[in-house]
Amino acid sequence: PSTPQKPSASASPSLRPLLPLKPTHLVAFSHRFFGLSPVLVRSLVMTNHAAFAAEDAVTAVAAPAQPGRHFASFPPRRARDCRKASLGRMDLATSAVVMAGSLLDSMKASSPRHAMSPTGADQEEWIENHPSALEWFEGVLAAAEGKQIVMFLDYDGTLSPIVEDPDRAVMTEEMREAVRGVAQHFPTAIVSGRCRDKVFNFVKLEELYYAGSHGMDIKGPTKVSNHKAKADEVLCQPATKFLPVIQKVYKTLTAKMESIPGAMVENNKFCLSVHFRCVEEAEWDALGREVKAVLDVYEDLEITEGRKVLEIRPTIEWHKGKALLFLLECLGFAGRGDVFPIYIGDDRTDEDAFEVLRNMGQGIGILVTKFPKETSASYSLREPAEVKEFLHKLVKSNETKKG
Ligand SMILES: O=P(O)(O)OC[C@H]1O[C@H](O[C@H]2O[C@H](CO)[C@@H](O)[C@H](O)[C@H]2O)[C@H](O)[C@@H](O)[C@@H]1O
Repeated sequence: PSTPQKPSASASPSLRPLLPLKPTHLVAFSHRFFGLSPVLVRSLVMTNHAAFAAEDAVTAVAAPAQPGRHFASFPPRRARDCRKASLGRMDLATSAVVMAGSLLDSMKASSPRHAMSPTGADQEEWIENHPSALEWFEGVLAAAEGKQIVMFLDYDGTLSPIVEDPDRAVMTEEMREAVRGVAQHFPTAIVSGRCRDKVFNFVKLEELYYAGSHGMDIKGPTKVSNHKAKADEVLCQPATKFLPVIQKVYKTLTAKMESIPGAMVENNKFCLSVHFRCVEEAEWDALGREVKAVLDVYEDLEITEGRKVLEIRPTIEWHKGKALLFLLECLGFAGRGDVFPIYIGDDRTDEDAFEVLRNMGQGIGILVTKFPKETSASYSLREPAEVKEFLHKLVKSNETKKG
């Protein structure tokens, strides 16, 4: 499998002395001289996951793809009814689903005011387990060799820095160019908790797939130049029946939050975000209780948490990981061994996608974080600027390969 596996307890200590070597050297050396899979080498030097909480800080393209190179060979299939696949409750990494009675704890755990100051050794161990996708770039490339890369990008905290006002989370022109470039080489999708229209208005690239509302609203590219997808086609909306209730709860929550300074409810169409980034920590408990009290009477809705936000969404078995699988199927890659999905995200909701990739044993998940966090991703990047660099490198290496 191309996704790094957790090493056996006995494997890692014996290989630890090799670590002073640059990871890229070790991977390239083992690949070239011993024919070892780069991912296998990586997995051998890994140790167990470390669990941490992390600080959540606010921070103030190439030639067109050759026809038939990517999309044309794998034309998206017709929109299918994804509702059937979404029956039942959420599964996988939705440990973020808030359990009764522990809402404040969950809010604090996912949104700590201060870093838990991991020791140097903890930090080092975490990085061994989730090395930088930039530093290990050659290893990533080697694992993807001969396979079709499909790129999945989260928006907030991945393509744009985290800011206080969600409406101002704009993306830089340089980042847009990086995403445009990558989309010219590989099928690319934005997977966001935002409503699809809003995230499109931030990204403004018509050639991408967009999965808004945590994957509950998926649409194909609006500009179709190099593949057979029908332009502007909505591909999947598994939660349409919940729209009326979501909109009702939006109104109720908006009214309730007026009494809590700094609180804000964002309407993401098939889900809602209750933001508490600008709320005094002393008020978090009251906010959590209000939200929970409203949600208590709606069996069909549940609360999950993200970065200083409570997400309200339908209790269907659908999330960013399911959206990833759905898009792979649309692109004609379902069940194929020659596809290499790369998913980059920073949030707990992205864990569903990391988990799916880990279970598939194909592709890689990259967590964007400056601090150790519990995650199913196999690699890390520190911030959106590094995401941009990684995208540029991918484009450059593909251009070099094509000559
Ligand atoms: O899946 P994503 O694209 O990462 O969206 C997740 C949530 O992101 C946004 O909230 C986060 O970013 C805001 C702007 O930087 C920040 O103010 C907030 O505290 C973060 O939680 C977005 O506003 C939410 O609707 C998304 O669900």
